[in-house]
Amino acid sequence: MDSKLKAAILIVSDTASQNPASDKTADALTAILAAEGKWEPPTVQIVPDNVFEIQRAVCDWTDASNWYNLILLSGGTGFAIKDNTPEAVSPLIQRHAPGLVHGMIAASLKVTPFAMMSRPVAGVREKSLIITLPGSPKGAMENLEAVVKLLPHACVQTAGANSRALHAGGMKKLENEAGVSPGLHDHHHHHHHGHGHATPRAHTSSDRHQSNDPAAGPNRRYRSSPYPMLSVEEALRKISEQTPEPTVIESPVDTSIVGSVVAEDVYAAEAVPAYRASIVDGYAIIAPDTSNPDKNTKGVFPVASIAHANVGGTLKPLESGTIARITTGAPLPPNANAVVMVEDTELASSTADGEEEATVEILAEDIEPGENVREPGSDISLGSKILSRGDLISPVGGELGLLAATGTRTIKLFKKPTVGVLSTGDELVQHDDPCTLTGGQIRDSNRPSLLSCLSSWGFPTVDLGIARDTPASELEHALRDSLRGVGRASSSVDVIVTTGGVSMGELDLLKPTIERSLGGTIHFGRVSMKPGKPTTFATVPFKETGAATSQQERKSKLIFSLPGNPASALVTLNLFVQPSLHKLCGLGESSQALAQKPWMAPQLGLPRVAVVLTHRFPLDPKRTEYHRAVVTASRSDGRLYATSTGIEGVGQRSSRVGSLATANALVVLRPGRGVGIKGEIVEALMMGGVYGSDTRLIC
Ligand SMILES: Nc1nc2c(c(=O)[nH]1)N[C@H]1C(S)=C(S)[C@@H](COP(=O)(O)OP(=O)(O)OC[C@H]3O[C@@H](n4cnc5c(N)ncnc54)[C@H](O)[C@@H]3O)O[C@H]1N2
Ligand code: MOO
Ligand SMILES: [Mg+2]
Repeated sequence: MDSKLKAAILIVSDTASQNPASDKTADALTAILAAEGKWEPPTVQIVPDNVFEIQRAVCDWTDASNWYNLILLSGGTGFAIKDNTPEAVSPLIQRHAPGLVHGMIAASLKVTPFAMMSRPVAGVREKSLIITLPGSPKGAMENLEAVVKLLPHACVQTAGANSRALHAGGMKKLENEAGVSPGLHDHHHHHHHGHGHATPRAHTSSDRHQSNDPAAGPNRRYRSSPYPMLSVEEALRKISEQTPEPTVIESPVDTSIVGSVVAEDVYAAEAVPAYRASIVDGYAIIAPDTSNPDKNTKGVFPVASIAHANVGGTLKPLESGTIARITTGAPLPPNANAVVMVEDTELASSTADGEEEATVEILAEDIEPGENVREPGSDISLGSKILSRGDLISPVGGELGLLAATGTRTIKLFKKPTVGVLSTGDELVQHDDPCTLTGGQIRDSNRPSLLSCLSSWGFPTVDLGIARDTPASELEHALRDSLRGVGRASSSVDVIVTTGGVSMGELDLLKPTIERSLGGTIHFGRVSMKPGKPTTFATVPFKETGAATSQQERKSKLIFSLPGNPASALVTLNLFVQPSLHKLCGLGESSQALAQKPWMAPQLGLPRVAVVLTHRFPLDPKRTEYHRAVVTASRSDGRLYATSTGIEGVGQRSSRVGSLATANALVVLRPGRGVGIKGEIVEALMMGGVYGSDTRLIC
């Protein structure tokens, strides 16, 4: 071996991740490797007992171009609930190395029976050998010492060296060094084949995952879905429970904040108007007090000054018996207390040059003090509450107007979640690829339609492209990269929406990938609805890189894995993803003011309305159907009418994305009630604005 081998050590410990100085194991393991003289000084990293973070570190060290020959993990291999290192590492291992595991346990057992309380795993991922060790320095050292002599050889083989050459040369030496009997090695082709019963179950009871093991053949896969069938309401409840609380950000006040929800009450930093302003174009006057017996304002007055809306500097005070010409919005000169509209005046005389007004006659006799004057702060008083937590900055412009008028430069808002959209499937072709489709190829219609729908709701989106089903690791890498904002993801996403691969086929890999490779939790994998039965919702633990490692800083990211069928994907995006995004962007945080006006409090998800069916709607007998329809408001009776986008033949088939073209509503048809008959009133969920009876969109 000319050059030295590269090793990395991952310390898995909540304590050490808070206080790196408390870790003694990394130094102990480094010393053992150093004594061998075959290793470069190892790279050391510390992570908490968190499946996703363990997996991220291991994948960084195995999958990148800068990979390590050996990855040692220490900690999290015991029986405590938080010990999940084997669970994190096992799914990443492509070829297991039970011999190393046996060797380590056997060696430790000579020292203590507690060796039985360790659950080590070892094996190969890509070109790296991964071994988990106990967390205590003593236990970790014992285990590593038991196998350390073998590791250079094992790593060289793992990295792809010609094994025969190695066996011929260095093997004897290694065996002697390791104290292993050469005889053992001679028998290494003598496999123990196990019992070989092909059980119909895909899983043993010790398997904590619900999903199929992708490594199990078709004969070992589930023949009926292991996921309980949830009602739509139960599914929505789980989504709401798992959706994290919204995050607060501070943002500059500009048009980009439209569609955001206010996170903190906003108070006016400036009064509007800031000065006494005229409401009309006319003449500022000194109107007599109403108690004054001679309060007639009629008469001819000299025009002493001119006040325009944009004048700077100080205005000359108005002297008694004079008036000042003034424009709408302009500040009144001091002493003036009312404005007469120009329409209520007449020119009495001009200046000598004939260019200007010299005197003006006021025709109105009853102008009162304060008339046509906006007092300072009378529109918005200084320090008054202009927006409340929970208010939506609407595209109508009122809220942005208040902020702008008061010179509010930044505002605390709830961050809008960024949504990544990933299509999955070997059959998919980019929609605008000029190629001619061959075999089972289809155009990827889900990505453009989902991205457009999400953008129309005002959420930032990231196009994550297409992940192939084969090799299976492509999906895993695509999801991992998307969560971290690297590779195909231009920025990190809060929510991932995938389509395809969630049903019962052998290439339906979403569920196993989320559970087994990302350490995620699937909260549901089937919903009693049509379309959208295999809709899957999961969370994966995640910590932003660079953030402190306390538990509170760790957030879940959400994965909605929607069915591949295009109509199913769009319907479930509307039904399940939208309410979660609404909660994430703060729409659930309705202000106290709104709570007192429940009709104004924003509801999460699609608005619900009652509609009259214009014809017979066929019904699925078992699952609630979300029938795509056009809802129109009648001018004559004020009611909403629903017409299907297609009831004949395949009209509502899940593969028919056209069932959503022109649709603005999902008519909810609950099972067990027979067909929907003409004239019946049912519930509909509005996806878009209602059409007027003259087919113009009216809201
Ligand atoms: N044995 C069973 N088979 C199926 C069941 C079941 O319960 N048992 N459920 C059916 C239902 S319901 C649906 S919905 C689909 C869901 O399928 P998957 O989510 O697994 O999706 P795929 O198998 O990948 O694809 C299904 C279909 O959709 C097309 N597709 C996929 N992605 C796209 C895309 N981006 N753009 C356009 N079309 C796409 C794909 O080519 C397939 O035709 O499973 C049923 N099977
Ligand atoms: O439930 Mo699937 O979405 O009908 O075709
Ligand atoms: Mg499928």
